[in-house]
Amino acid sequence: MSARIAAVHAPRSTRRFPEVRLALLGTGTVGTAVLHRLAALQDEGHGAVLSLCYAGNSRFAARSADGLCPRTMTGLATRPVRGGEPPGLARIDDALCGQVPRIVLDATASDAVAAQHAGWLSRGIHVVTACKLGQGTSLQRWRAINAASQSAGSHYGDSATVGAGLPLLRSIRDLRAGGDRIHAVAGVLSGSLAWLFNHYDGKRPFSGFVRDARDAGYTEPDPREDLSGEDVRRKLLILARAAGVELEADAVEVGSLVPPDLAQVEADELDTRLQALDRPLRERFAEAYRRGEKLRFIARLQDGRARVGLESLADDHPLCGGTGTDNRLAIWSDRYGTQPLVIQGPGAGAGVTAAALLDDALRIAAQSGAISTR
Ligand SMILES: NC(=O)C1=CN([C@@H]2O[C@H](COP(=O)(O)OP(=O)(O)OC[C@H]3O[C@@H](n4cnc5c(N)ncnc54)[C@H](OP(=O)(O)O)[C@@H]3O)[C@@H](O)[C@H]2O)C=CC1
Ligand SMILES: N[C@@H](CC=O)C(=O)O
Repeated sequence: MSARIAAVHAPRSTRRFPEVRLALLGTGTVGTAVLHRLAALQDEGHGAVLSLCYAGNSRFAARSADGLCPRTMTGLATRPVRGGEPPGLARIDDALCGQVPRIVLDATASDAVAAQHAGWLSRGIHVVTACKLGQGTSLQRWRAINAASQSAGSHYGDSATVGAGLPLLRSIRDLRAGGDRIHAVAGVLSGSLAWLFNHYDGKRPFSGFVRDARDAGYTEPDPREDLSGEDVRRKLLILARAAGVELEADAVEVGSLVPPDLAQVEADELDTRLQALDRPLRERFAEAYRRGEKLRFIARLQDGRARVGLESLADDHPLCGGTGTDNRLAIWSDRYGTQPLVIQGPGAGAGVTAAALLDDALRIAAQSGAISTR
């Protein structure tokens, strides 16, 4: 083995067989946290079965059939690594070769990557994703993912897509598996918007809080995805479809917080134009404050009707609870007909999201028999 290649390899002592081969796409906020957590899991033996065979972003990549060192791969965020190669989605299948369980871990916000999910699944490669563009956009793509997964017997790990790993999708699926119908869901599904409305005091400019939420890693790469309600729309579509309500993407009514002028601005100009948010939000806040109410960005699904938007709720309203980035979802079903099941907890942030992704990967490893569940 050459010294050039050895620099990116995982230490041999951390690798065990049978292995599960991983390809990580995205080395941004979430992807970097995945690499740190994977390294820690490998160190403590718990994740030793997970062998990182490909890591890449839109500029740089590296691969090794023997396993890459996750800590070294964090360097890809800023530069190529020794022994690296140009990125390429077409290379993923090659990088994951072999008769072992194979997983693509999508930590991008890329539509081009999401468009590959069904193809990987159909070729027997499991997909674990934080990106909502697979299941949360067109119904056709959602159906293709489900069909591919069923026909090839491959798994689609989506815990990170809604609630950043909170057991929201899992609870809905478990209720349905137990014979319940889902009657309605309502709640806060955006960690960044939860954080913003938990901190905004109507005095300091709203735009300053948006910068803070972005810098803390809670927003989408472009915070307008959150502020426009698009991110929440995708999450509600994913939940609704899991609940058996197969909505088309345009069936969700969306109340955007982004003024039309700000929606048109190029991404590199956004920061200097964010103050366009300040006056409208100050007015909405003052109106709610006068009534003794709080602003919350709420997603609702009932009787096949779905909507997301800012609501002014009484201080003691059940959906007002929570702090920080907390998501809070109420689920009504046959058994929870009057009092809903309520699930609450942190719904954004690199740490919880990376943990959710690797939990899904380890679950797939266990289902594939690569690790013992005892
Ligand atoms: N932040 C959070 O709390 C949560 C985020 N998520 C989701 O996680 C995903 C990632 O978010 P975040 O880490 O904040 O985003 P970042 O913008 O920080 O990182 C995105 C990464 O994706 C890479 N990328 C883009 N296109 C491609 C491509 N075609 N092939 C390979 N890599 C590509 C980027 O490459 P480059 O560096 O070259 O630009 C970058 O490394 C998003 O889908 C988001 O919705 C989900 C739950 C919570
Ligand atoms: N931008 C998202 C991150 C998690 O999905 C949010 O704010 O909830």
